Order: sequence, then C-alpha cells, then structure tokens
Amino acid sequence: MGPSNFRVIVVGGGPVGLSCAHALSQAGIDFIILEQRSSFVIDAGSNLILVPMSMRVLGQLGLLDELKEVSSPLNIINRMDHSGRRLGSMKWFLCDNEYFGAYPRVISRHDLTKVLYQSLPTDTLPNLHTKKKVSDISTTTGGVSITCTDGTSYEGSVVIGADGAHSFVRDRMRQLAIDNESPFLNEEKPFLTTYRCLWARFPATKGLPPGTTWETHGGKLATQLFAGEDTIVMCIYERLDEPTYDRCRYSTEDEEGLVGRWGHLPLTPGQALTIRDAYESRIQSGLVNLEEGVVKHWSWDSRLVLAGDAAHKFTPSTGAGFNNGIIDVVALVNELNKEVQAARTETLDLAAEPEKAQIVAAFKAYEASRKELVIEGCKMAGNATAMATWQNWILKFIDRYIFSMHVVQKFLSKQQASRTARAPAFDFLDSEEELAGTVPWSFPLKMKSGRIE
Ligand SMILES: Cc1cc2nc3c(=O)[nH]c(=O)nc-3n(C[C@H](O)[C@H](O)[C@H](O)COP(=O)(O)OP(=O)(O)OC[C@H]3O[C@@H](n4cnc5c(N)ncnc54)[C@H](O)[C@@H]3O)c2cc1C
Repeated sequence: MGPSNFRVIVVGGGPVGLSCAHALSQAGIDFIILEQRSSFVIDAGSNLILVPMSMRVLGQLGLLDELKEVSSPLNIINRMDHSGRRLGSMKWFLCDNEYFGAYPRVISRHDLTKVLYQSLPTDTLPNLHTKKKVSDISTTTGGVSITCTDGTSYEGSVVIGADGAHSFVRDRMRQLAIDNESPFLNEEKPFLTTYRCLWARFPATKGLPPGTTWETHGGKLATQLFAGEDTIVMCIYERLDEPTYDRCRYSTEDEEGLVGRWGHLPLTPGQALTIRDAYESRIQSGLVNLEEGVVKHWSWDSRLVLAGDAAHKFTPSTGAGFNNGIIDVVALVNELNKEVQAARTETLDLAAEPEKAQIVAAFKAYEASRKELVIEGCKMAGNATAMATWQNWILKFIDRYIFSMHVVQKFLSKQQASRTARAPAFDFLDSEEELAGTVPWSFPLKMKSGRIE
C-alpha cells in the first residue's frame, strides 16, 4: 500500500467489492471496505458463471488457478420445452471455447467469495470491516465522510458504491443531486422487474456429471440447471403478471406457492428430475425479483461512483451480472490509477492526491467506456429471458425453430465474441496470456513471458 493521502472507501464487500480490494491493492491505492454482513464469505445464493473476459482479469490478479480448482467447465447447454421436446443445444452462452481458449466455468458464490477474500494480501485485511452498515455519506471539502449504523465513521477521498441493486450510495447520489438542483439526477427506482427467480441448490445426483447444463423453455416459465462438483443449482424464471419498479421480499410460503404451480415440470429429459424433486432435496433456496436496467449517471462530482449491481442489473439468464461488475472494477481502477500515478509523478510526492477535476474526468471516462457494452449486455440478457419464457409468438417461434440453427448460433457467437474482445484488462498489471484463442483481445496485455508487447 502506498503512503498516499488518497483513500478509497468501498461500500459493500460482495464479489464486486472484494474485486475492488484486489485491484486497489495491486495499484497501491489505499482503501477500506465497509460491509454490513458479518462475513465476506457468503454461504448463500445461487451459483455464478465465470466467462473468459472476467477469467482473464482474475488471471491478472493471480486468482485463476485457485478458482479453477473450485469450479467446473461448462460447454453445452441442452434445451427442451416443458413437454420434453428437444429444442437443440448451444455453447454456453454462445461462448465458443476456440475463440478465447477457455470454457466458461460454474462456481458457487461461497467458493468465489472465499477465494476472493482469502487471497487478499495479509496486510490489507485490517482494512476490511464487517458489520458496518453505511447509513450516511456526506461530502466535505477534502473528500467524504461516512457514518455507519453503529455510530462509527470513516474519512476518505472517494466512495465506490459496490453495494448491490438496492444501493445506499446510489440513493445518496440522488439526494445530493436534488439538494444541488443538478441535472445529473437518477430515477428513484431505476430497475424494472418483469421476472422473479426461484433458485435452489441440492446435492449432486447420479447421471448429472459436473458441467451438465439443461434449460427448459415454455409459456411464462423457464428453467436452468447447472451441475457443479458437489451440488446442482436450478433457477426457475417466472414472468410476473405485471412488471414492477417496486422491491419485493418473498417468504418460504411464496417459494412453496411457485413450486405448487410448476413443480410437476421436468428439469431434465423424461421427467427424471422435476422442479419439485429438486426443491424438496434442497440445501438452500431463495426467491428473488430479477431487476433489470442501467443507471443513467454512475458518479456524483469527484466523490461518489457506482460499480456492479449498484450501476446495472441484468436478468441472470446469460450469467452477466458479476462478469460485468468485475469489468467495471477494471475500467474504474485503471482510470483512478492513471490519475493517482500522474499526481505522484508531477509532484514527486508519494502522498499526492489527484485534483478534483482529474477524479471527475476519471469517473466520466470509466462510465463512457462501460455504458454502451453494459446496455447491450442488459438487453441481451432480457431478450434471452423473454425468449426462454415465450413472451410472445414471435419469440416462441424464434426459440423453437430459428435459434437452434447452427448458422444462427455461429453468427450470434461471433457478435458475442466481438463484445468480449472489447472488454478491458488491467493496464497496470502484466500477465501470462492464458486465455488466448482464435479471436485476438483488443486490449493486449504486456506479457511476462514476452510473447506480446
Ligand atoms: C439467481 C441469480 C443467479 C445469478 N447468476 C449469475 C451468473 O451466473 N453470473 C454472473 O456473473 N452473475 C450472476 N448473477 C448476478 C450476480 O449475483 C450479481 O451481479 C453480483 O452478485 C453483483 O455483485 P455486487 O458485489 O455488485 O452486489 P452484491 O452481490 O449484491 O453485493 C453487495 C454487497 O453490499 C453490501 N451492502 C449493501 N448495502 C450496504 C450498506 N448500506 N452498507 C454496507 N454494505 C452494504 C451487501 O451486504 C452485499 O454484500 C446472478 C444473480 C441471481 C439473483
């Protein structure tokens, strides 16, 4: 950690907050993390898919080998309708192994957060605080001051809001915009929910080896099943009667109600495993609304900036949420690091802080580099969910007859590959290029091995 006066306060220690900790620590930028839960390792939640763009930067952070040990490669998604009729298969999610030399991987949220937390340098651990629910943020002439519900307070230069879809930092940004009569005003409720998702994790069963993936599609409801090493996760997407901007918390009775409505439907061919079978053998489950949208303004002045689900929310059908969150971290820390290094070099003072204008420019450059790709990704995820739940006859027709055509998948895979290739990597870290395939990354890494300059 550099002896700088520039200190970043990260609100939220979920997967994106922990990724910030790695990136800031590698850049030598002082930081603290404030997390409301009692642990950084999350023992709940659905599994996550890691795709090549995030695996590449996790490799730069030196975490890929460890993550590979606790994750399984995914290759083919098999698809059928609710009556068991095959709809064909596709590469997950249009991610062609040959393009980037890697299969996507399925990992439990527990293992992901465990690796992210336990691999942090020991000298940074005192900067990570649990049981700190942020309840107030004020901007000062020198930076920001944060208060938590237990009465403790923290001072810093900027705040990164990595505090999820219902972000407190985002609410505070809106209040500051209102107080200052600023045109940079976000909506009060930026995310629309059209679907809810019941997820459940249950013990691995015979006949579903790690990496097996099944989807079922049909009117109003779609399912996904991912087999990991020890457990299998199912996600059931149900379309709501009416889309809503309101937050909703569901109870176990609501979960049981959904299973009552749809429990007879198969997750795999031949009724071998139904939704009810999987739910009844669950280790954990949850029912959540699937918010969708991209926040209009990602930063406030030179003080507050959003990353991950706080800035954008995707339906999980394409596994895009965390994968985009970590790329936010890359783009944001690249920009901040540039300004911190420039301030240090100009003044020959390791404690120098960037000027306000430089931080504003860094935040704007970060947002500009991410927005377009994130909006595209969000639309794609929403379309995938709409198509799988046969939202109208056109989508049903495309899903049943067009999407499984090899030529269509090849075309879409190439488009997806060009989006992936545009994802940035850390520009201040060298790397072994482990993920090299037939599509060149548009952000070449400086190679330790000297293969690419
Ligand atoms: C069913 C399901 C399946 C998914 N599958 C995938 C997938 O396959 N691939 C993928 O990439 N993504 C997937 N996602 C999305 C992924 O889970 C999210 O995008 C990811 O968790 C976002 O990380 P985050 O750190 O931004 O937010 P979160 O994970 O929500 O973490 C935010 C953190 O901030 C803390 N916090 C909140 N408020 C405060 C406060 N006031 N003070 C202090 N701390 C606070 C919270 O406790 C939490 O730890 C899925 C989501 C769902 C619901």
